[in-house]
Amino acid sequence: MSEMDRKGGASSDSRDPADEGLQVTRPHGTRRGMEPSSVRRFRLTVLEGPSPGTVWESGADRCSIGSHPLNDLVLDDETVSRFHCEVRIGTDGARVKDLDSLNGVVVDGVQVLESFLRGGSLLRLGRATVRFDFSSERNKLPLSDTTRLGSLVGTSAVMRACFARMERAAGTDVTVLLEGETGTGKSQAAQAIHQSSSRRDRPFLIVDCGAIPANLLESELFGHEKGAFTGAASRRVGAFEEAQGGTIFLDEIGEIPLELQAKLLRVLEERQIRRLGSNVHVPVDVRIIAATHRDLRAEVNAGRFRSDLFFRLAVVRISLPALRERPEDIPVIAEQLLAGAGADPERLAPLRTPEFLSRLQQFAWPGNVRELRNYLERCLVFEEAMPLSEEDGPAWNVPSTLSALPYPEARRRAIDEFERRYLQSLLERHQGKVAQAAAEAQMDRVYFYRLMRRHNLKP
Ligand SMILES: Nc1ncnc2c1ncn2[C@@H]1O[C@H](COP(=O)(O)OP(=O)(O)OP(=O)(O)O)[C@@H](O)[C@H]1O
Repeated sequence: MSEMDRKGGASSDSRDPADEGLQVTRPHGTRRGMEPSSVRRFRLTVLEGPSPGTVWESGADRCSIGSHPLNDLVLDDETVSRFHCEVRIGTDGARVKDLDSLNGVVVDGVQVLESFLRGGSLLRLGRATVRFDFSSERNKLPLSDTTRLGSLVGTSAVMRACFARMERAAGTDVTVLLEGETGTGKSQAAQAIHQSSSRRDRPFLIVDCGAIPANLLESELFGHEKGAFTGAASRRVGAFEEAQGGTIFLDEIGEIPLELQAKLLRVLEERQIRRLGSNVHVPVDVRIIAATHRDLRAEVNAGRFRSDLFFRLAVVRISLPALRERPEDIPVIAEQLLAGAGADPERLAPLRTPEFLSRLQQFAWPGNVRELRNYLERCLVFEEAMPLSEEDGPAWNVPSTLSALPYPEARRRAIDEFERRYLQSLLERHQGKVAQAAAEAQMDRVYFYRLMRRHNLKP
């Protein structure tokens, strides 16, 4: 099993990265009890390739490397992708992640998608070689004092670091890019930022760019005049105008077609929109928050996302961590979900025992907090703690067919399986009534249909 197959934080695996020569910092209260609000500094030295001898010292917890000038460490070489990889240091050690680069990332002679790094590790990126070293100093990571922001709760250092960034973003009008796997709380984070901002009494408009057909998205965002296209029977104000003075939340921004990306970029630059079929520019005063479950830098490498739009959106980037990276948050999140379920205390009691909570912490939750919520709701319906492993079998216990695959492929398959089962059980519960099933899932109906098509499910 590679290092990356393991869950972060309170993994049940008893192996200790530090015992294997990895230099790590742990969250407060864990075995080695170090300060959670700081991470070790690290240094990258270019040994071969463009500008050999260049030394880059970390000022925070991550460094992006690539040939695009807006990377932290720029390697201007044709064999290096625009956003080649990212080095990140956390409470469980330092790791490098390939951002779908063309020539891949080779660490100490082994090609990797994601891998922990040791002091002295050599990274080969195309023709370039970079050495990774730990420094003796530490970088402080700003952590919020709060363990709750809007409807999000969390006591882990990673979550409190997110809260700190969200609080800072809320105090300004900057554009924010929220990243994270499905169900990690991106939509709730967007709402929390809006609610904590001076725009809280103005509209908060959500546009799910992944659920709206490409040909309708432009009109959804910018509006249209009567007769602008076949079917435009009357004038329509778009989301940007409707959100005037408030916030627009562009969910699944990675799904918007390239042609519309150019138009959105112009809106971000000029702060004015033009309805389809109109020549008039309307100024808009709107704060933009975007979210994606993709790594947009990999999308840029693949030519599917404009790099200039990425940089306009990512003025502040906030990555919501997967639930498996912060198992210490599970008891507080579960408590909040259970408290909101409105059930009798006797029915809740078995779901509040330390044994039950500890079992929840052992699972990987590929669907993250949304999946945890659904599981707890199922337990409440059946009035007992449902067996996690028997109920959910292969998706939970990572069968050897999955663990033998590279991580991205294994994750994609696990999520596919989760999505299929999730939709199936909802459809069964609602006797195939899609509108009802989508409403319970708090999912847009169009998106629900799209997922059904993807998984070949019939109502
Ligand atoms: N830290 C948290 N504390 C409490 N509840 C949470 C937390 N994170 C997520 N949730 C809950 O989990 C569910 C999913 O959250 P949300 O819809 O914001 O995720 P998302 O990342 O936007 O998902 P997707 O990418 O699929 O749209 C919601 O019910 C939300 O309230």
